[in-house]
Amino acid sequence: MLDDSFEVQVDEPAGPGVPAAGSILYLDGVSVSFDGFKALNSLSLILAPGELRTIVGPNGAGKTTMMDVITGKTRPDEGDVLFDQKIDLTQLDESEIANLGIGRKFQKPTVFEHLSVFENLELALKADRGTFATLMFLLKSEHRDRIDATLARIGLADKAVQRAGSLSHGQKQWLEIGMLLMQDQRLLLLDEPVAGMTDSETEATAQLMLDLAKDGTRSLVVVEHDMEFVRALGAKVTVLHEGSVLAEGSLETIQADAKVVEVYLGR
Ligand SMILES: Nc1ncnc2c1ncn2[C@@H]1O[C@H](COP(=O)(O)OP(=O)(O)OP(=O)(O)O)[C@@H](O)[C@H]1O
Repeated sequence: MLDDSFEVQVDEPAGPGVPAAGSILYLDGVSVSFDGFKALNSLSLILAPGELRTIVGPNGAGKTTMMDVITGKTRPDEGDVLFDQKIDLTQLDESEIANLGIGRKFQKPTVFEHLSVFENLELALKADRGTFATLMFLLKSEHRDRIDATLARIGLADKAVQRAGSLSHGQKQWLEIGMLLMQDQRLLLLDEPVAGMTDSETEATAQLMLDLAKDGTRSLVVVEHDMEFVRALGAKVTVLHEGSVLAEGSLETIQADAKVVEVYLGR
């Protein structure tokens, strides 16, 4: 069954500097070269507000470089990168982009191992504020409620007082996603969230992604190699190859695409 996100209609790129109506993320003609090698080659991609999108592609296709461009880690040589239709991300640095509400999760979990699960989420909530506000921060009941709601959402309600370092790999990944949720991100970029997870953790992560997408308040971009997980998400899939979009559509559509089959079998 296809996800509701398929119903979202967003205009195609209308040309350089003309963002699609209603897009949360708009990439058009984005190129990045490393010593003459084009890691991204005129990449165009549009994401609707509230959309869940899966990105797949063989090693070296440009998935990480695309995330680096969106988060300001890498500057494109050319092309448009717009957030919320009008904010030019190529003019901002990484912290300014993070402050806009664009959160990124790398493949390996990075939680504060010596702190409890609850304290990790508390810290993420504080990190959203200025230094003075952080010093003055008191754990008000509304904050506690938010942390509790996030704990329930990421399936760690019964692990609140447990040291984060003692969690399983999958639970650490969920905690880190919870930390992003504490910061009210509008766009979440997740790099291979189920790598190294057990089958049941992978299934639970798919449910978590679908639950997060259901809100309609944030968009999610999930880079993933695990096709069972991609299938479970039921979202629109973008296939990257040699730095540009090779195909886009439902998993069934792209798996039936001769170009996609050739790229994967030719690896
Ligand atoms: N800093 C860099 N300097 C030189 N080449 C780079 C750099 N970063 C990426 N590349 C090259 O750009 C291409 C795209 O890399 P990228 O990491 O974006 O691909 P990917 O799709 O994320 O691959 P994977 O699935 O292996 O993570 C690769 O050929 C890579 O070697």
